[in-house]
Amino acid sequence: MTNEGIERSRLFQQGSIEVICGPMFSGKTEELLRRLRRAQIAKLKVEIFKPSTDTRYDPTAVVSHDLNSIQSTPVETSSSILLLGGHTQVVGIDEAQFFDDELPNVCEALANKGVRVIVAGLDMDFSGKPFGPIPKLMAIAEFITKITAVCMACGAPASRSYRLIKSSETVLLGEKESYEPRCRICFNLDK
Ligand SMILES: Nc1ncnc2c1ncn2[C@@H]1O[C@H](COP(=O)(O)OP(=O)(O)O)[C@@H](O)[C@H]1O
Ligand SMILES: Cc1cn([C@H]2C[C@H](O)[C@@H](COP(=O)(O)O)O2)c(=O)[nH]c1=O
Ligand SMILES: [Zn+2]
Repeated sequence: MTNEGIERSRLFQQGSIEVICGPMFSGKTEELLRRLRRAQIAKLKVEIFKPSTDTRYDPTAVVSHDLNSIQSTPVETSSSILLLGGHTQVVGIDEAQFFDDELPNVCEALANKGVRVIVAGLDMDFSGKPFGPIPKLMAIAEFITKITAVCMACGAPASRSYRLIKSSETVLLGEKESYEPRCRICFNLDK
């Protein structure tokens, strides 16, 4: 086999972790769906997971704000992902910020077994603080895609999710009635 051939076969056997992060409405789910659909077109075995607590659009499907969707398995804990995703080639995880602290270890174990793991989630909560297991996942990922939405106050690229209703709970499911993406300046103005 040529050197290039060896490189290519290593690339396809090797597991990896990809993180897609950013604020609400930045297109994380759309990007996750795009990558997973390409893997399905390539006839790879794909399993998709989301936290069972995220029932916003559908109890089982992963659904984007533009209502594109893909079937998934809702799970309560990250250990179920290791159990159910260990015999597949590609694992997709949406709303990863809601999972427990074991998620980075689960993703690492899957990637070490040769699985391509693609994780999408909020990097920051409504107060601008790192959200759940995402920061640790970003540290161990091979590839990070940090994307922006459009700031609803000024039109600039938005990196943060501004909460429109009064609540100090970290977890509060919602859509446009409860959150809007904002740039750093507009986020800080009304803090
Ligand atoms: N302020 C906004 N900025 C960017 N996209 C927005 C905004 N409001 C609504 N959208 C829509 O949301 C879509 C992204 O949805 P989705 O992939 O579900 O985002 P995320 O998973 O990051 O919340 C965009 O393609 C766009 O049509
Ligand atoms: C900022 C923030 C968000 N949430 C919730 C709101 C939504 O239900 C999801 C994020 O969904 P998206 O696919 O990224 O649009 O998270 C929360 O519970 N706490 C927060 O601080
Ligand atoms: Zn702004």
